[in-house]
Amino acid sequence: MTTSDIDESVRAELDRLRASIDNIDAAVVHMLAERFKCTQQVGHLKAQHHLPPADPAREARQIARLRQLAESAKLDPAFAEKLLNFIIAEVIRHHEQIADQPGDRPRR
Ligand SMILES: C=C(O[C@@H]1C=C(C(=O)O)C=C[C@H]1O)C(=O)O
Repeated sequence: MTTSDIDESVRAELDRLRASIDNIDAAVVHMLAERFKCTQQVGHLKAQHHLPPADPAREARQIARLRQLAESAKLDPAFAEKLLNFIIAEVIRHHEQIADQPGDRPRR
């Protein structure tokens, strides 16, 4: 049996749920795009002021906060931590690239 030959009511329920999943995925993409816009600006600020790309103390605070939020939202805190670490690793990669570019004029 495939999803194409299932009962009509099951098909309708599946379609309804998948439409919500598609909306949520779109929201996640838009939220991530906004987050990366902010982190790109942080990357330029850091490059201009000779600050290191990564800030482990800030990351530790974010992870502790996100784990608490995840628990109260009934989301696996370990998953929330993995997801944040995945995103932060990409941000740090961007910050390293920005720091390596000659574009940002150093400011005092
Ligand atoms: C965005 C920053 O740079 C890095 C990326 C972070 C993030 O994506 O949240 C957090 C800390 C830093 O390691 C920052 O320092 O705020």
